[in-house]
Amino acid sequence: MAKVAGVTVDTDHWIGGERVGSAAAFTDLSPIDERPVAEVARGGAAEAEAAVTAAARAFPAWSRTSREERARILHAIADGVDKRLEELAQVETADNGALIRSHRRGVMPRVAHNFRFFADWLLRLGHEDFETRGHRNHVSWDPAGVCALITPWNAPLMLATWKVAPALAAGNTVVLKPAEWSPLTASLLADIAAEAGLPDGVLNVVQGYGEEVGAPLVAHPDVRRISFTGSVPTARSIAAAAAPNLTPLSLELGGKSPLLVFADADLDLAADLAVEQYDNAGQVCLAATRLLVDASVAAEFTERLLDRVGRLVQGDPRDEATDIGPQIHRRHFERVDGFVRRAAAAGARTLAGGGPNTDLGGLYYRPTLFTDVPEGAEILAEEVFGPVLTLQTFTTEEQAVAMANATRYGLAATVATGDPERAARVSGRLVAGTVWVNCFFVRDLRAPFGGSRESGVGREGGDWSFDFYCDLKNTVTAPWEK
Ligand SMILES: NC(=O)c1ccc[n+]([C@@H]2O[C@H](COP(=O)([O-])OP(=O)(O)OC[C@H]3O[C@@H](n4cnc5c(N)ncnc54)[C@H](O)[C@@H]3O)[C@@H](O)[C@H]2O)c1
Ligand SMILES: O=C/C=C/C=C(\O)C(=O)O
Repeated sequence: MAKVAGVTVDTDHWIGGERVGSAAAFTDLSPIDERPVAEVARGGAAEAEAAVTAAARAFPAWSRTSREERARILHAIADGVDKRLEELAQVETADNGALIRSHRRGVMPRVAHNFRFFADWLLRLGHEDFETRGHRNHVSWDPAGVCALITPWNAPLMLATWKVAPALAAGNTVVLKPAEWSPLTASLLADIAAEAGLPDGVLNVVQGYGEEVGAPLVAHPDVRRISFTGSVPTARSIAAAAAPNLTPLSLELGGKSPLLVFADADLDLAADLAVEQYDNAGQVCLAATRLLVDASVAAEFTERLLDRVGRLVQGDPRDEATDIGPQIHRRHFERVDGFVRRAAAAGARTLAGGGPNTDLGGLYYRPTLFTDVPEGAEILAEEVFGPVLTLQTFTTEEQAVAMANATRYGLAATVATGDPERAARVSGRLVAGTVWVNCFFVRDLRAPFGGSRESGVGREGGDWSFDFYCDLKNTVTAPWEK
């Protein structure tokens, strides 16, 4: 048990409807001041085994529960999230250092929405039957079995429930493994789900390090789906672990997304979109970290962007006025700083930031903007996952598209232009799972979401979530004798 921001959080695993401890523990630190917030159960192979066993046992009954009953329970979970919204917001801010104001007004309402959306989508899920020479084809979405869901720390509960909700709606049982840098709200979710009447063993939460409890979980032969959000190197290990069992995978990975600013764009809007890329202190997979700007408007755009960057308030994420909080962890902070130092050493020119915010101490990193980056520099290719943007210029649309696509990633792209025809032409040629035109991070859960190239495998959202979390079946029935 831990008391975090005044909220009691159980720091054990949640397996088969019971709290289960481990002999070992790990210390969870708050990014706000790097002080311990909780000692958390440190699971391994035994806990992964116990959780998969509990989930496998709960599967037959849950998979046969009616759609209406599953939807009712998911709605009850959403209500529980709403009821505890402020507590969830406070605990998540203490745990991962993201802004309390985002948690209150964006993230936690979205957590509740994840449950409501997939509950309602389940009730509408269907397919028109079709006929083959008088034979009726009927497609059904059968529950697949035990799902292992592995999630990162940058938006812990939002990204966990984006998987948990459709997996449960589909009639599966779940073992959730949250990131070890932000383990707490997943535990609160287990409490909320139990209070909402979710049967024991349908949702299990195991805590611990990825290599210790995550690895045996994804290698388990009784796991029928793995959905992972995180980094590319971890995705490779998970895919390798899944291979012997041929476990179907969904992978939502990193990015190095572009923001293209054309000369015909509203430059104030473009600068607003650019400064948004520092949200969550840059720890956003979708962030458009490569600003690609038409050379003819680059000076004016840069001036407007720097004006906005200069007005960002960096500080304690518990303060409603703060725009940029800390990096998640000392190790991550050092990694971000390493990228910045090497970019400067390679000859990139620093237009803003360029180092830690030493006034605040700890893990606060200044919003950083580089320009004149030498071709081939690491900072143009690798995902930093911090408040670091680069600005490059182009002279033709052709060149802009080529630069945008010159990456191993393909998660998202943002286009700022005043010309609808250009918008259609350019977005058609971009390699990305999501393209935003004159907007950013407008999300509709009906839409497919995921990445191309190294940004991922598969898509989730709406029907695509159910296609992934179900075993689709086609039943062909011959005409009945009259
Ligand atoms: N595309 C998206 O939707 C999306 C969303 C958010 C974050 N991300 C990406 O996530 C990354 C940042 O998150 P992170 O640092 O937590 O990623 P990470 O890959 O280090 O860890 C993610 C999760 O995987 C677990 N894990 C680690 N090794 C494992 C193993 N061998 N087997 C099973 N599980 C293991 C970790 O414990 C954690 O829970 C960035 O690359 C970011 O772009 C992507
Ligand atoms: O940092 C990554 C944010 C990902 C967002 C989603 O997965 C979503 O909006 O569903």
